[in-house]
Amino acid sequence: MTDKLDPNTKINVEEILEDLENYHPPRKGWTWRTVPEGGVDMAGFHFRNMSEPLKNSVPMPTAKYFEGIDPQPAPVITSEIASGHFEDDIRRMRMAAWNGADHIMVIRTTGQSHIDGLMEGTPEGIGGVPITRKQLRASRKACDLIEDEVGRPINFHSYVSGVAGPEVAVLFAEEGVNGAHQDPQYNVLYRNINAYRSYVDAGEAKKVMTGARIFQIDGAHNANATARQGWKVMPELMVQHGLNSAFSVMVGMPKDLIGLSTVPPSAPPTPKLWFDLPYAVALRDFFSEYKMRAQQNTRYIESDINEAIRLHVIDTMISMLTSADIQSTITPDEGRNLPWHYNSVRGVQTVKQTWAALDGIKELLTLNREGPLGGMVRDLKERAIGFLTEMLHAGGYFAAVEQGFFVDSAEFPERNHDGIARDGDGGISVGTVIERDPDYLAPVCDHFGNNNLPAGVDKACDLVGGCTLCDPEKIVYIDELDPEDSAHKRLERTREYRSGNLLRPEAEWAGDGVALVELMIPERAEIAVEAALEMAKRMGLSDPEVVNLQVLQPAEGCFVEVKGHVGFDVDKTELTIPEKIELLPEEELRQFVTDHEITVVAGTVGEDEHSVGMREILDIKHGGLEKYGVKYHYLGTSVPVEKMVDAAIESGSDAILISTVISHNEVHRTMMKKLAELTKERGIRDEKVLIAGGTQVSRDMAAETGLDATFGRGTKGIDVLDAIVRTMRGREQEKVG
Ligand SMILES: Cc1ncc(COP(=O)(O)O)c(/C=N\CC[C@H](N)C(=O)O)c1O
Repeated sequence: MTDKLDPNTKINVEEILEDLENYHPPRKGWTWRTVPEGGVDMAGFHFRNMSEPLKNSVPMPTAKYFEGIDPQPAPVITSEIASGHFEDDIRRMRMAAWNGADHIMVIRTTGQSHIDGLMEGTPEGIGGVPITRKQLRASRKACDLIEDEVGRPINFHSYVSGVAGPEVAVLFAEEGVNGAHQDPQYNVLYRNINAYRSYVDAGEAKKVMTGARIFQIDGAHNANATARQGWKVMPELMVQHGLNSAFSVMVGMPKDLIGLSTVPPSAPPTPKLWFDLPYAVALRDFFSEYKMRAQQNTRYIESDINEAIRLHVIDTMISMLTSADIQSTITPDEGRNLPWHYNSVRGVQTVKQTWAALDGIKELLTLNREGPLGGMVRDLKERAIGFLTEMLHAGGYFAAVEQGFFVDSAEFPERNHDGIARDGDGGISVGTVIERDPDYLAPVCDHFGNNNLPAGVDKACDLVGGCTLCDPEKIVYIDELDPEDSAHKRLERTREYRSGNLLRPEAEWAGDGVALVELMIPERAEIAVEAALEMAKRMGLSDPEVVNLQVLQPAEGCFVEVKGHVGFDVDKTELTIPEKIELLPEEELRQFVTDHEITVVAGTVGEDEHSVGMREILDIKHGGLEKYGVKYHYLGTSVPVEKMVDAAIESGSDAILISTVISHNEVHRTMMKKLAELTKERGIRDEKVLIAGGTQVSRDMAAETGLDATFGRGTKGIDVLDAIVRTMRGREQEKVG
């Protein structure tokens, strides 16, 4: 069994599933990031709201301009992951962790809240995965390997709400789950589970979670994801947070394990900040002793991924202007289909990029509580207190629930009387609460409520020689209930795509063949949809489905995204992979430059004014050729190719470097070919090294255009120097024979 992952090798899912009956988590409980007091310094930049960097990670694309740094925000970052196949999600967890997530939240399969007991095995899920002991062990075992690889603990998270809350809590405590949603209000309001049963269960569940130091997230966010006008329920949200937090403390849960799940309740085109900021401030004023789990808005995610990402940038900014102990991301495709691998990663990247951009914002900006903000904050607090007071007058919580106090679409004290009312004598599992006898005794630890332990007994389970919370060897492990509906069966079907030679595009599940095509159709929407579907079919995509349509102008056209499945496999053994260019050692390059006193002429050719790329290749401050002793004559931009050749002859330069960024009508190819032909005509082709670069240029264009080397995005000075030296050295060796 691999005890360490190799960053350049795919995780072996089959191996993860081996020997699970003997797997036990190396630790239990929630882990926060390590945030150095004096901030974090990277590549000469000082960060104020960052945690320790990772051992292995995928930096943002722009990191290449800043020595590849990948600063890690101070708060824990969540990635919600669940496709129905946890075995496929393990790879997505690794991708999310490499991009900065250390809180992996696994959505349950639809309806598990209503299953009054534990599920076993690894059946396929719908919209999430069935949470089972085997699934938890495999996932936590994978997280052990991934956290070791990235160099930061990973919190694995799922949900305790539902009619089997206590049983699930024990399961999570036994299996080392690190975080869980637990809020009886969720049962009552959204799953119509009997209110009294829900609170008794919640007491037990919270007690067990506390024993295993499982971090708790409440369910208040559901109100603003459910209410028709999410921003109207802000007073109620604070009451819901208060109810779950106070009840949790009453049960004995320490406040550092109690997380408020808060979502900025509005979205553009409303003036978002005027709702979300006062709410965020009021909430943190009221609940300063608890942890804030800030989440990005799920209520207003449509099918436009870019719109969702922009919304989430603002949500993240609100966290930075106030506070977040956990910053949970939402995949930007939540509004159109099950989250896809790369969209889970995009959610994490949004937080990472925003956090770096706005790092230290509270040292530069202060919230002006003297202005309208102060009044709005106070108003929200007053409304929340009014809501709570009215609840008391109505006869308390359970009476208020029966009267439909909650998720009413008006902003309290206004009422539309369209709240979710739940009958205390109704709902799932009604009448199942049984009062304990006065002499009740249960020999299990972390047990809520009246439990008559005999005097002198330290741990309840001492009476029976240990319990599963204290002694993992006592846990009964059930492997599969239905071997036909199991991860093993699914893995057999996808083995070729995971560890074989066949490749298909993938979005959600291994080998799913899902591809996304982006089209601009110059027609009105009704026509654009059908045209896009027809085009996708002709491209060979089966089951094409429009997942997003954006009208650019009602008559002129639409942007359309079509999802479909490819029906073919690519055999990677049949691909020609260009060999990786190993650069000559830097000292060898420097010595060659000195010995040959290398000089080049350089410029951007044609009608092209792009200068930045060439300057980066030349100038010392960007690690350009100058850094290695090369002298250059820079001719500027929009230089005729003839002038480049003349300059090379007059200056006796060794090389001609041209930049050609514009590629309309293949003009970059035209320029490159012209340079080769002109040097031949002037009889100097074999005396000069000819090199071209540009954003649409690639290495394999050299042969096609007759140049010695061609380079694309991300090229550095040393890459160009390596090509110059190799070419000149090659010619010398030819002369020697
Ligand atoms: C308090 C609580 N318990 C259970 C569940 C889920 O449990 P079932 O779906 O099995 O009912 C939820 C759901 N929302 C959490 C996802 C959200 N995107 C989040 O990040 O918080 C919940 O809020």
